[in-house]
Amino acid sequence: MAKRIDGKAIAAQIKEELKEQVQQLAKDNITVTLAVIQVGQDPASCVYVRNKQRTCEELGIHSLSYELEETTSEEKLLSLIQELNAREDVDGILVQLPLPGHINEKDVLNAIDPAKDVDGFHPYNVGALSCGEEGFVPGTPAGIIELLKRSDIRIDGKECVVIGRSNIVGKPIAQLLLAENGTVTIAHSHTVNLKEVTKRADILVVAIGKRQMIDAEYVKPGAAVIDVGIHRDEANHLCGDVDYESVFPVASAITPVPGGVGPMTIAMLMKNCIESRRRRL
Ligand SMILES: Nc1nc(=O)c2c([nH]1)NC[C@@H]1CN(c3ccc(C(=O)N[C@@H](CCC(=O)O)C(=O)O)cc3)C=[N+]21
Repeated sequence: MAKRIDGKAIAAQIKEELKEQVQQLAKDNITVTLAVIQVGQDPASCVYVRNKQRTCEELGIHSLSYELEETTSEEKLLSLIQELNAREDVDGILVQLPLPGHINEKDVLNAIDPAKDVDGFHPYNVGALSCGEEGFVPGTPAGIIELLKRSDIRIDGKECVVIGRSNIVGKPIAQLLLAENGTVTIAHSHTVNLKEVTKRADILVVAIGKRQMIDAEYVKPGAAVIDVGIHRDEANHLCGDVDYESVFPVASAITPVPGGVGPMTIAMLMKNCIESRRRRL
């Protein structure tokens, strides 16, 4: 039987720690500010953005919210980013993804000052991660490492298999596991005999974007399984890329959806905002 990794509780603990840090900075009249830009009204994005703003409030981080119309030009968005780059009081700039089709995502992410790129999506920060330089690590992969550490799951020397190769999760989590001395394999949609590969894993990170695809047949008994997916099932309930009921009896530890990786993503984003302020003091 697996241990259920309570991401919500671990995130709450981290947020308590961060709240204290914000209060400590406030004693020296130092404030932390996150600017969140949303283009359009994608319902999922609205939920996430509200969640981020609520967490900022909880921790005493100032949040600036820019809700731009769906039809906003790329030029307009870029000029807002330039303005926020130049503002001394802004520590973090987050452009909620996905962006509408007429806007080039890459150009937008490249325009954010890497020192304020608390999402860690700018090529500078991507490079910094791969060569161990100081930068910003994206919230989801950073949150996964924190979950493993705080659950006493050792990474050093372990067989780690990541399913998914996105810039946001798959590639950066592979880098982080490698930095922790894991033996890392990245599997993806072209992988032949996926089950054979995933069955090797002591730590299996699932970020494929397919609802409940990974069942017990993909999992070695005793593995730790981290589910990064977020979907809705037939009953409109949130669920992940992992079939939780099927995997729970064979794994040694497993993250639920909701209440697993998701809350950690936001906690680590907040951590990056505070870190940004500190570095720029
Ligand atoms: N620039 C940018 N940065 C992001 O970090 C970013 C983004 N764009 N676009 C969308 C994805 C998705 N994402 C999530 C954050 C929190 C939860 C989360 O808190 N999930 C809760 C449930 C929330 C709910 O009720 O829907 C949970 O799993 O327990 C999920 C997903 C951040 N993203």
